[in-house]
Amino acid sequence: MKLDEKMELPVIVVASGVLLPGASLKIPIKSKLNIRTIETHLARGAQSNHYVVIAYKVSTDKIYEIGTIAYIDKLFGMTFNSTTSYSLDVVGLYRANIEKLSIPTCLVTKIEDGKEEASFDHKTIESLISGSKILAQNSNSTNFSQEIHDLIDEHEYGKLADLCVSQMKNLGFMQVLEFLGTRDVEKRIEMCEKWMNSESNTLRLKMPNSLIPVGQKAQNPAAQKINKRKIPNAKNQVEQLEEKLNKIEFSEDVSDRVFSELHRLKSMNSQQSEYNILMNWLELVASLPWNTSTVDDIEIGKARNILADSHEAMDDVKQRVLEHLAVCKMNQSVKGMILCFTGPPGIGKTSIAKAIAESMGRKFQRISLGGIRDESDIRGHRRTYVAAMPGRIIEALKHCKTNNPVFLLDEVDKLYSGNQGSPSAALLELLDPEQNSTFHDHYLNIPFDVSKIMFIATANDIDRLEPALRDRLEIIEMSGYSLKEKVKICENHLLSRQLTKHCISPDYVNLDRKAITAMIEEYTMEAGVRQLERQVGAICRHVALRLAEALNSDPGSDVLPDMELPIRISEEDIHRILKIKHMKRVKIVEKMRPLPPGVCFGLSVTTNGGRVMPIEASKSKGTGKIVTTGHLGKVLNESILVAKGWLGANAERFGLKTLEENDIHVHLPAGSINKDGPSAGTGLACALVSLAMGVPLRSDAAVTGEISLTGHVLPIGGVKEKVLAAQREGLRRVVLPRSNEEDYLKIDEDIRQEMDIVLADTVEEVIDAMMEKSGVMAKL
Ligand SMILES: Nc1ncnc2c1ncn2[C@@H]1O[C@H](COP(=O)(O)OP(=O)(O)OP(=O)(O)O)[C@@H](O)[C@H]1O
Repeated sequence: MKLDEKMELPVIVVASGVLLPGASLKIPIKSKLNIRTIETHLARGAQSNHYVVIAYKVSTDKIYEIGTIAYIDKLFGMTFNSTTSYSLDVVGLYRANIEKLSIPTCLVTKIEDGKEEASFDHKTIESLISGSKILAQNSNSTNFSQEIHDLIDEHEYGKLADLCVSQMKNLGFMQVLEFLGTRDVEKRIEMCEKWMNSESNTLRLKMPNSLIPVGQKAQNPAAQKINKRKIPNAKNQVEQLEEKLNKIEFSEDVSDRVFSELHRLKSMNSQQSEYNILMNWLELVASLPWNTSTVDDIEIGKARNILADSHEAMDDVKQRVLEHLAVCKMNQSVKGMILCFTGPPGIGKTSIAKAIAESMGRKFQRISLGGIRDESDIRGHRRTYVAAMPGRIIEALKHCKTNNPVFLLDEVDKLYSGNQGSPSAALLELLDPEQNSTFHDHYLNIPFDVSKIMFIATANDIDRLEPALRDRLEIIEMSGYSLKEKVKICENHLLSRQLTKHCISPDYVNLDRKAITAMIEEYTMEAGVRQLERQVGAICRHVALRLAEALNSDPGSDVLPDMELPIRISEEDIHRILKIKHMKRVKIVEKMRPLPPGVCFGLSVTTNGGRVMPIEASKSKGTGKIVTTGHLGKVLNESILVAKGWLGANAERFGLKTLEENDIHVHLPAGSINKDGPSAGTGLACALVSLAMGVPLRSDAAVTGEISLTGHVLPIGGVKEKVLAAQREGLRRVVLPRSNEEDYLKIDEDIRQEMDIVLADTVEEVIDAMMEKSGVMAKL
């Protein structure tokens, strides 16, 4: 249909909201009259019409004489309970003089704007242009700002004024109606320019209405500044976002998803609740490192130096790491190679992973998984949830800004399955080289390639890992440090680190070796060095206090008065300083010496490293009953029966009394701690034989190994940890199963030389080794 000068068109009457030419308006159709117009003239089935007149109701019985001829963009109809409601999207075209109103139609004459530009005041136009540019900047629709710029370029100032006024949210209905009704273009431009320049308008152009504090409108420029800072300019935000997204090279399907969502965002009103959700999602997408990676710089010599400089001892671990790096270098990929460091706390699992990242030239990111029981912690929540968030993997990627960092999955053994799914199942997908090029986070909901990430896991107790997860990992066991190694670590690493932390020059302190040894032996009880580092920290604080006190006595001086430097910390000082703050370690071995018959030192391993575990057995007249105490598990209880069974079967051979006429009580101290496992078998057999013979065992020896009923000694785990624990406690001899010879050979040479390690095949050999008197022992 063509528009003539004079015509009859369907009419929609509104009482709020004015449609200016060039602007668009959404009109909910509520009144009966309007519904009738829609149903008779506009709705499907009715005579199809593309144009409509918007007439404005100024009082109960008066319609404004100027209306707007509009193009119908969309007509929505929704039927509910057999009544249909409508909503109309219209775009303003012309002002119209309403000649005759006969609802549902009216007779109108189109009002054309006269020739523009020539006669306009230059200053007014300039001001209109600058005002409209601000408006364009503040708008969140790129179409709108494009239109503004087009109208400026085409010198269509009348239309420009119409478009600008349509965006001024603070103007009243009558004000805009007056503007619509002003036929003179120049006058309209002046009106628009005046409104734009009024202070309150400028403010409103720059920020949403709700943010202007009541009674403070535009009076306080500082407040304006703060408000401006608080609320990012919505238009800029969307534009910046688009700019960022345009720079990213997405795969084709991801690109389709992302840009269709961006398109949706642009068409949304910023007040809509979904707007922020979509905005946050797009911002996350834009901030992820889709195409950013660091270049690997693996040089084996350099890597060896970095590992040597940052870590004392652990030569076999360093060797494994170097081998791994060599494979990465040859392959030019880390796909499918997932290291897992296991061992007691504080032995450098985290720090060696950091050193690996450094030697590869990759970024390092630690993801702590301890205590996670919700799958969505790893894979995020679906966007439909309130306060939905991405999972830790995507968050960490966002943080480190490259797509090939080294990720440390810390404490993978402390993942739990709960009602909210299994986090280790989510990890399986992440670590599967076949699947992880399209890792799916529920929040992100588009695939992200995580195959370039180098994953390193850590665990204290490998037995607690889910078998499927364990299968994906290349396990590198790390065991505790010997005394010598700890002294070296302290001298070369911990001390300097703590001094730097406490801002003390290394020239001011001299911590002698005996002092370090005392600190390790008497104030720590660990396989790693974390407690030791804490004690060194306590010494540094003591030194800092002394230095600060000395400086206080003469604040002007830059030389410390009355103080001999460096401050020497001797073994006595260690006891003086640490005794006050820290409980001295109870040496259980010393306490129990000399051993009475029926007591034996066993060895066990916990997640904190190895431990000497005394086994006590006593007898009383009875019928051969066995009582056990000390929180013993089923396997340990069975070991007692096996040991007693073996003794009963072999007593005659040894010329011993059996314990059949006695009741036996077996107790393992530290009664509140659960104990289990078969490795105490040899210890229990020794304790029972010693009890039956009434002969004490060596009090400088400990034993570990499983026994069979026929007297064979079977292999056990944690050999190095157990030997180190015995060494820490000052024991000299350790009796091990011969089948553990390979593990024994892996123990450092100097420990093997320091300790007297006996390998035994049978229970008799074990008992011989545990009872044989050494020269030193004869005195005990
Ligand atoms: N061989 C070593 N040489 C130098 N420093 C070490 C060595 N081993 C551990 N450390 C230091 O001991 C501290 C604790 O190490 P780290 O945090 O890596 O332990 P961890 O094995 O990861 O412990 P957890 O299992 O509790 O996480 C760190 O400051 C680390 O640098």
